[in-house]
Amino acid sequence: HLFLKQLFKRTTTTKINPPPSPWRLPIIGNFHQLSLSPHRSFRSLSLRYGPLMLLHFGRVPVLVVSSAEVAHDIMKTHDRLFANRPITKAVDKVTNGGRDLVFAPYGEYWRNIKSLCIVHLLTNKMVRSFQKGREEEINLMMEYVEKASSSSSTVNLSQLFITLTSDVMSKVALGRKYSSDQGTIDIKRLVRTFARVLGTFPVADYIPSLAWIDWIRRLDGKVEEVSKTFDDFLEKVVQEHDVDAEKRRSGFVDTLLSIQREKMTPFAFDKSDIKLIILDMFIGGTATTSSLLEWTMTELMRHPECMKKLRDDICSVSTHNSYVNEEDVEKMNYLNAVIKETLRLHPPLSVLIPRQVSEDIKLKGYDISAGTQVIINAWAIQRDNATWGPDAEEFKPERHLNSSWDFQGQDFKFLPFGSGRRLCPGIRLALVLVEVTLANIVKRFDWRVPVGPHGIDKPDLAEAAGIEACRKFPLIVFPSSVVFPI
Ligand code: HEM
Repeated sequence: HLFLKQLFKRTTTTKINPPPSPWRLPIIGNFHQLSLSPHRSFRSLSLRYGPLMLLHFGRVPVLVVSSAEVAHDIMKTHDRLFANRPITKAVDKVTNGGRDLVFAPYGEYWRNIKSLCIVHLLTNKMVRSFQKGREEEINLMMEYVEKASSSSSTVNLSQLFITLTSDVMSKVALGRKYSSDQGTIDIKRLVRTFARVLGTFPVADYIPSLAWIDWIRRLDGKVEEVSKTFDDFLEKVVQEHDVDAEKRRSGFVDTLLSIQREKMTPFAFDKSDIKLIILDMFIGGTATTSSLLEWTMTELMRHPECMKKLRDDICSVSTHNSYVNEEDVEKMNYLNAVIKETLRLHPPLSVLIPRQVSEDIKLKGYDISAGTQVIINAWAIQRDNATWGPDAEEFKPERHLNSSWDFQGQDFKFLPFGSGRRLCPGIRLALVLVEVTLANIVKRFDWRVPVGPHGIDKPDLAEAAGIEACRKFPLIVFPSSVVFPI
């Protein structure tokens, strides 16, 4: 009986047809084939092994997807089976076992909080209601740039964009700013530390025999520390808003607290769940949005003809000599094309937040087993010559002017915000800030980079390590005020 069982097992195992894989080493698997820019390594490997390729991170099978067609199969045809995300030990700790939105396992709780966020926090009406907060922060940033312009000094645009996005997000999520100059904890620093600790590769999750590496790096301790600091901070914020009616403002915290107090939802959630939802908004919405701003300005400075066209577009709609408002911005077609082109070439998350297969499944004739992690290489898909043409690597906003390529999850060759059930819910919130910021700073200032040692007067394209491929070096630029009328 045992013999027959073994024989049966062996015959069924041999029938399994896994996707193509590069050769791998014992223990570490394919790690040695990855670089500090994983999206680039994945693309080089996929050129040899195909758009559906199986790697191994230590003991964990990881499917890497590099074409629009396979992305469609995963996020449209079989989206439900790919709607889970892998949860590392650190994420499990920080999110209290997936009680936040980004990592909640696909199911009842996730569905409830996702619709809570979409229906109550991220509607167009709600996004519009924060217009004044955006305007105040953009004006503050422009005052700073104006001063630099009159003293002919440089500004660190990368830094300014991070401050802008995190201050705007503070107002949106927490009802007011929390920064060091407000005499409170500096949320910007906190988010940065948080992202760094969570972005550290957790060796123990993938290669248990090398768990000592995490121990030497004190990873568990750091995760514990940063998670506690954030939790204490959010606890104070929640209490401040919950107890002191005077301080109640219009941020997400207030909305969530009143929904909870008045039991407006058919499901239960408590204050610690509210803290985690707010945490997601910060982590999900700040670095991504500032990276998009930073790369857009980089590409515009590398392409002065596009910068000029953009300013013409802005000035043809906004004919007065003051702040470009959000209604005007909606009419600027070239601005829209510039942002789309930057999202295509520099998606702020070069690979989407990973997914995990929940059941065994056959894909393009290959067998994928339950538990396999899935990485969708948006960066490679969006530079694929087969779908974008021979000039796919070039920055050409014009390609979007007469096309209706959608980047909100309907078109699988253009996926900066993902697609399907797990689509990013913050698209409008991010875009409106990016649009109105760019319209204002491009209209008001001329921008140039200090000339480098080899006479180069264009910003470089070097990317920082990791999947949040922001600029490696900060964007340091000379602004000069434009004299109106131009
Ligand atoms: C340019 C800015 C942004 C980019 C490029 C971006 C990108 C993404 C991507 C690629 C995903 C994964 C989608 C998938 O798995 O299919 C995602 C999910 C998510 N994003 Fe964004 N995002 C941005 C801004 C924001 C903002 C402003 C917020 C907050 C309001 C936000 C909150 C979230 C959340 C909560 C999820 C998880 C959704 C879920 O798992 O159901 N994002 N985002």
